[in-house]
Amino acid sequence: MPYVHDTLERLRKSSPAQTEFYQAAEEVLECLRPLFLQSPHYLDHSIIERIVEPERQIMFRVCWTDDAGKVQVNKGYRVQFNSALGPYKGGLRFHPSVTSGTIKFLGFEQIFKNALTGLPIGGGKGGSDFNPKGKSDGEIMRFCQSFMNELYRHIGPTTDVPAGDIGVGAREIGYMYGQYKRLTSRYEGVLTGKGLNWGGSIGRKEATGYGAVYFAQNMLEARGEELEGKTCLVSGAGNVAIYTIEKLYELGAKPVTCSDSRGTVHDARGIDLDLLKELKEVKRASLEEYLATHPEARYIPAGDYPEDGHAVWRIKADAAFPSATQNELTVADAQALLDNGVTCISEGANMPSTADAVDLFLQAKIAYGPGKAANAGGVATSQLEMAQNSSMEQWPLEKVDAKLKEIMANIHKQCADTAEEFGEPTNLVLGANIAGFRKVADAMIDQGVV
Ligand SMILES: NC(=O)C1=CN([C@@H]2O[C@H](COP(=O)(O)OP(=O)(O)OC[C@H]3O[C@@H](n4cnc5c(N)ncnc54)[C@H](OP(=O)(O)O)[C@@H]3O)[C@@H](O)[C@H]2O)C=CC1
Ligand SMILES: O=C(O)CCC(=O)C(=O)O
Repeated sequence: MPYVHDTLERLRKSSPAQTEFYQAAEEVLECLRPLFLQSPHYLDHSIIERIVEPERQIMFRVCWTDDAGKVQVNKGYRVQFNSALGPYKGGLRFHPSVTSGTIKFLGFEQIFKNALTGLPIGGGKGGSDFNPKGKSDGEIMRFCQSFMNELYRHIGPTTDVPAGDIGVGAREIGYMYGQYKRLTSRYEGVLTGKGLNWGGSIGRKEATGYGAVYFAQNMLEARGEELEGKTCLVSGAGNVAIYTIEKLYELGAKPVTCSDSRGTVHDARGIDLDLLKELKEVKRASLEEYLATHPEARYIPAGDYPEDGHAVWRIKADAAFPSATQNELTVADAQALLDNGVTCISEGANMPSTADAVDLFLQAKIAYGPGKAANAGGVATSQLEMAQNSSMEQWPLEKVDAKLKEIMANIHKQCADTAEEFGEPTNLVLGANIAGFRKVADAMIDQGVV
């Protein structure tokens, strides 16, 4: 079928230099080959051509004044990718590496991830090349207010509901929500990840990390194994990594690493979670400070490993939870993980493994949960926040956590059943992409050519 090659060629010509987006698109398109042999009507409806093209892309200038009184300028983005299943839903990323291609790849992944949750949410993503690191609270607030001065006219509780991602947590959501309210005079569920006393859902902060661990548990149980007692590698030291570590401890596993952009901590006795929270959630400090309290732990600065490798993936363990950023796990890292005995990988981050690394995991037939399935607990709980906002309720933790667990188990089942249906029972990448795509494509056909 020439459609994969033709579609990618067209994308490269019409949207140049969006390498991460081509990577995400290629994986999905390759996985759909057996589906199109079984159900060619998707091709007749030109679903491929339509699904790789965002419904709307908004790009805007964000001007703000720094503490020295100088005017700074950043780029702002919102990609409203696909609304076949519901209002656009997906986070905002503030990081200096953000380009339109980054946001497009994240928005594209979000379409299929959101479909897998079984909840009525479409796919979108946004962000800015603004770097929150080293900025004062006042600077962050002024940036967020300026960002919302443009974004507010494009979003709404039934049209597009942004949330957090890298560099956007409760503080930034708070400043953006305040500005939305000031501009519109409306107190409504237009953002998720809000503070618990002003419309947030209990359990949303923890949901992505907890969900990735539940997904690992589901994969292991399907193979007659358990998570308890396993030594685990976690990358990242942000929202997803911290609550992955928390849930691993709760389920009797031992997380021994975490990392940030400057280096990796390896604490063979298990990561000190309270200290990690203090360093990252309160002090916003470098992980290097971990050693001041734990001199027996090892700190490996970033760059102390060869070009094609990352220290965090070179440690002996049973399971791995990539939870930092895209393409943080190379093919050399994948080989090192397999050589070191890792048999379970659950991706908390979006597309953290390079395409070659994914191929290696699939060939090895280990339990490999791709990000669009394994980290869907965050967006699913965001939808639970939307449901609570629209009914003006707040649910207790037990209810949210029970729903999260059930949603993750359902996602795993859909991926595994679909993989089985297409003759590759251990390939959850195939299962996730076909199962997610089918739901969106069927809805698009029902809704006509729009
Ligand atoms: N938050 C959520 O609910 C969800 C997040 N995700 C995905 O999970 C991943 C982590 O997000 P989240 O925890 O929210 O973000 P945070 O900003 O809270 O944390 C990100 C962590 O990753 C590290 N990191 C980021 N970029 C790089 C880089 N280029 N190189 C090395 N380390 C890096 C950061 O280090 P440093 O502090 O030094 O920058 C930090 O420790 C992302 O891929 C995100 O898209 C997926 C689903 C939902
Ligand atoms: O909670 C959300 O709406 C989005 C979370 C997110 O950005 C993601 O799933 O990658």
